[in-house]
Amino acid sequence: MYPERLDAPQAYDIAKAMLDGFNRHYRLFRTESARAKHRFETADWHGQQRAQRERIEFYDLRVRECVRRLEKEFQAGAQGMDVWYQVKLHYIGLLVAHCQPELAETFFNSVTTKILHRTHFHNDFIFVRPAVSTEYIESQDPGARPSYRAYYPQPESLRETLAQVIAGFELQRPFEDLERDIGYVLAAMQPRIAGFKLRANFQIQVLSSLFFRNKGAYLVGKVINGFSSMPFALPILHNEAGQLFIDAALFGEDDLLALFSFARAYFMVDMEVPSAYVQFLAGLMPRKPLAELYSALGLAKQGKTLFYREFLWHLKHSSDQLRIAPGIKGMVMLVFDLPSFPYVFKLIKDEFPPQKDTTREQVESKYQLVKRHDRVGRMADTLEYSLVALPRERFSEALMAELLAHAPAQIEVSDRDGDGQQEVIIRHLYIERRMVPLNLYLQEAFDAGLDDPQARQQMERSVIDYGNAIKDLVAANIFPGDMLWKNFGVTRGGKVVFYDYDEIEYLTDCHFRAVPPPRCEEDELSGEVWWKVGPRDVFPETFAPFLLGNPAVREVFMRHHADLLTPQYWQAQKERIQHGHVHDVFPYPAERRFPAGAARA
Ligand SMILES: Nc1ncnc2c1ncn2[C@@H]1O[C@H](COP(=O)(O)OP(=O)(O)OP(=O)(O)O)[C@@H](O)[C@H]1O
Repeated sequence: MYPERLDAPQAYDIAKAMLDGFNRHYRLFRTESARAKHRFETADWHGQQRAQRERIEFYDLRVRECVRRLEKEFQAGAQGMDVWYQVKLHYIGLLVAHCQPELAETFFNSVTTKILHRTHFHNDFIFVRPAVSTEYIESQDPGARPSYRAYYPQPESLRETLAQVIAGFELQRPFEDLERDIGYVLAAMQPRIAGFKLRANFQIQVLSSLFFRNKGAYLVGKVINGFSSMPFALPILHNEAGQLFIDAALFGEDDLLALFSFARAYFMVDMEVPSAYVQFLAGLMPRKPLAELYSALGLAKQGKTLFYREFLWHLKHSSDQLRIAPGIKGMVMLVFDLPSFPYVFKLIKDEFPPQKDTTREQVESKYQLVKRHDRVGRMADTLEYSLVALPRERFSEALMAELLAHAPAQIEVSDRDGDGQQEVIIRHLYIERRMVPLNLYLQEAFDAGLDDPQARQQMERSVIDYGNAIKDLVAANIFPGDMLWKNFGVTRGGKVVFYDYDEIEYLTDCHFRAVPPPRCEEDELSGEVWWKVGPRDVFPETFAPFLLGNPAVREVFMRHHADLLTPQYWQAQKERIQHGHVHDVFPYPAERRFPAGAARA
C-alpha cells in the first residue's frame, strides 16, 4: 500500500489546506482559553461561563468549515484512495515540527471520515494510533514560554520562592494580603515536608499557565525532593472588593483528582504544547486516564479519540462479557458495562413507558445541556459516539436479548468489515464513568446492619452528600427532576454524582409550589394528587415519601437537609439565580479553606 512516490499533485495542497483548518481551530481555541485570564481579572463570571459553553462548539464548526473548503477547492470526496493515502503522508510530514500533532491528527480523522463517509474509509486513511510523537515538544517561537517553570528554594527561602511563583503569573489585580496567604500555604505544607530530609534535588515546578474555571484560577505544580514528588494546586479567588486571595492548598493525588474530576466543567488554559501539560498532569495523577486529562483541558475531541483507542485496546486484551449494568434498569436508557472496564455504555431505548412523557430528541437535548453546563462536580460527563461496532461474541446473551427487545432500531448485527466476525453496531451511544448506584450503596450498608459503625458511616455520609449534591445542582440552576437514589452514583472518592439526565430542567424554568390545603375531607383522605399541576410545577413537600421510607435515612436526611422539602428553599435559590448571582463552586471540602476565605462563607 505504501506509495513509492508522492506523485499526486493535489495531495500536498489538500494536506496543507487540512492543516490550515486545524491551525485556525487551535488558534481560536487558544485565544478563547487565554482570554480567561482577563475575564478572571475583571470578575466577568457570566462571560467566563459563556466562554466555557461556547468553546465546546468550536471543534465541530471548524471541521465543517474545513470539509466545505476541501470539497469546494479540491473536490476532496471525489479523489481516489491513492490520492488520500498520499494526503495522509504529506500531512504526517507537515506535522513533524508541529506543537499539537496529536490534535491535528484527530482533526484529520474528523475531516476525512466526514468526506469519505464511513462505508468507504479504511483504517489506512485515518490515524488509528499516533504517527507523530508528542514527546519533548518545545515551541521554537522566540517569545514562547516553557510549559512549566522550576524554582530552587532553600528551606529558609520558601516564602520568597512562593511569592515569586505567584508574581510570575502577573495577575492584574492586587492580592488582599498575599503575605498572609503564603503563610497559610506554608503552614499547610509544613506537616507534609516536616519529615523531609532535603536532597540535592529540591525544587518546585509549576505549570506556566493558570487553570481557569468559573470564578477560580488554579495554580498547578509539584514539589520535588530527591526521588519523591508531591503534587499541589492553589485556588485563587476574588473577595467582595475584587482583590485576590488564595483560598486553600490542595496536596497529593486525591486532591488533584477531585479538582480534575470528570464531573466538572473543562478548564480554560493557555497552552502552546498541550501534550506537555498532559504529561505533567499525568505525573501528578498517574491513575487518571490521559483521555480524561485532555478533556479536562477542554480538548474533549482528543479525549474522545484516546478513550476509544483505550477501549479497543482493552477489548483486545480482555475476555469478559458485556452485561446489563447492575442496579434498577432505566425506563429511558438501556445501560450496560464490561466488568473489567470502569465505564458504562448507555443507549436511548426505542420506546418509553407512558409515565415518561419525552422523546429521543428531548433526551438527547438534555444530555447536550449537561455537556455544556457547569457540572459542578455533581454530574458525570458523557462521551457521545455514533456507529460503534463491538464484537458480538463479547455480548452476554441476556444483554443481547435486552438490546433486541428495547432498542432494535438502534442496533445492527452484521459483519460489516468482512473479517468473518459478527459485530453489533450501535447507532448512538453515550459512555460515562461507572459509579456505584446510590441505591445499591445504601443497600450494602443496610445489609451489613446499621449497628456496624462502618456501615452506619457509609449510610450517613452518602445521605448527607446526596443532599449536598442536590444543593450544588440547585446552585448551578439545575433541577434534577427525578431525585430517586437510583439516579445518583457514588464515585471512587466517595462523592455522590447525578447521572440520570432525562428529566432535568433549569431551576429558573420551574415553579416551586406548596401543596394547597385540602378543600374537603375527601381531598384529605385521597392518596391521589387532587390539585391541579402545571407541566413545570414542583411540590417539594411531596419528595419525602419516595426518598425517606427508611427511618434511619430519614433521620439523617432531616437533620441535614430538611430544607430541601420546603418550597421556600427552592424558590429562594431560584430568585438568587434570577438576580444574576453566580454561585461559588469549591472543588475541595469546606474544611480545607483557609480561615480568611472560610470566614466569608
Ligand atoms: N454512570 C453509571 N454508573 C453505574 N451505573 C449506572 C450509571 N448510569 C446508569 N447506571 C445504571 O443504569 C440504570 C439506569 O440508568 P439511568 O438512570 O441513566 O436510566 P433512565 O432510563 O434515565 O432511568 P429512569 O428510569 O430513572 O429515568 C441506573 O439506575 C443505574 O443502575
